Amino acid sequence: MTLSTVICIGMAGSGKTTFMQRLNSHLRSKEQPPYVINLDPAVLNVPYGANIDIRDSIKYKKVMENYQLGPNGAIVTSLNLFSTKIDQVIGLVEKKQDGHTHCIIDTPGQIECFVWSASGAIITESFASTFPTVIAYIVDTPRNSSPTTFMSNMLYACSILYKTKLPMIIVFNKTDVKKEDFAKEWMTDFEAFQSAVREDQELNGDLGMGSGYMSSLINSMSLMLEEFYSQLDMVGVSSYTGDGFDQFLDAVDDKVKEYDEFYKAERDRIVKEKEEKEQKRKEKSLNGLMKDLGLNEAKKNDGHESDDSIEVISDLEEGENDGILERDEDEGVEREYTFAGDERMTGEVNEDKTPDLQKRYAEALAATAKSPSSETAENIARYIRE
Ligand SMILES: Nc1nc2c(ncn2[C@@H]2O[C@H](COP(=O)(O)OP(=O)(O)OP(=O)(O)O)[C@@H](O)[C@H]2O)c(=O)[nH]1
Repeated sequence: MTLSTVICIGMAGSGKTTFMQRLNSHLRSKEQPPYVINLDPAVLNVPYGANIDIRDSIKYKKVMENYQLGPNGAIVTSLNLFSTKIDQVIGLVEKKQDGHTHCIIDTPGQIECFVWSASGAIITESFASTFPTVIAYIVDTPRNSSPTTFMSNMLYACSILYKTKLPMIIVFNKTDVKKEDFAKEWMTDFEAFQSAVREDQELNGDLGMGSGYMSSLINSMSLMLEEFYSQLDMVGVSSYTGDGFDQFLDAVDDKVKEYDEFYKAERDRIVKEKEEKEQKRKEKSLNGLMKDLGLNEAKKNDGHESDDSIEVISDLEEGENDGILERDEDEGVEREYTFAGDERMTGEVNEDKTPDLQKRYAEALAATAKSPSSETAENIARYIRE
């Protein structure tokens, strides 16, 4: 049986840790002990036995002191440090996968530190490309009984779905305090949600919510959310009493099937598309540089084939749209790939090709001596000489 990964994400205080604890004991009672990972560096006590705990390798307080950071910055930095070791973590889980059906992962309460950081994306991507992976989005049910709070929370969940592109289960926690029926109704019946919004406005006074702008915003957002809800599974659980955990595991099984049928193919397609785009981008920036320097002409004249080491220079001198920073933010997972072949990173200089490259630049320089781009060309030539 293949191991599937469940990543627990949710607002601070929604009950992720308590949910993890209950899920762990529930699976153990079924003799399916999960592989447990804690990714919250700031948590004081982990009430379940974690197989891998970020706190063992990264001391959150030390990160704060050493890097002079505030609490959230330290969480992000701790995750960054941890993500550099993600290959080893995945290797460990892979080794243990025969003895476990589920790998469950707890994330920091500061949801944005995980979801919107490059390291969070690297960690999620690494698991998702190795195992079928499902997001469990934990919702504090009693705190979401107001329709506007509920909608804000669902919009957040929606943004996570579109960011991670992974199957998601909305877990309404704390159902021992408030049943999740109202939320299920709002998610399936647009009219019911509309009337809840109206009632809420009447009850809490206008406060600007009833203004034309706000009502039309809420209306259009809830229509948009209908599409989002159709892609989700939802379950109500109580991490205190253990209610609903069998249904949750059924939902995980369904989502794993969905992952295999749909998400996996979609992910593979996206990865392929990114690689093709990256290749095209490199070609384009290389061509741009060659054109700048008149290298196309020079190349035609001496009849040489393209030279790989030019890419080193193109990485250095590219335009804003191709900057390293942008790739780091958006496609952090591909950083290794981006730098592959960069001799400044690998230290492997291709001796055979360098003189040829210098010759071509020298020719190009001569050809463009009086052109406006000659200054750039000189700078590049100086770089090569150095
Ligand atoms: N009544 C009730 N309370 C719960 C349930 N699950 C969690 N709680 C309570 O909710 C509070 C927050 O729970 P945690 O598990 O610490 O929540 P968390 O999301 O891990 O918190 P952070 O990691 O700090 O964001 C605690 O006081 C829990 O006792 C539940 O199912 N029912």
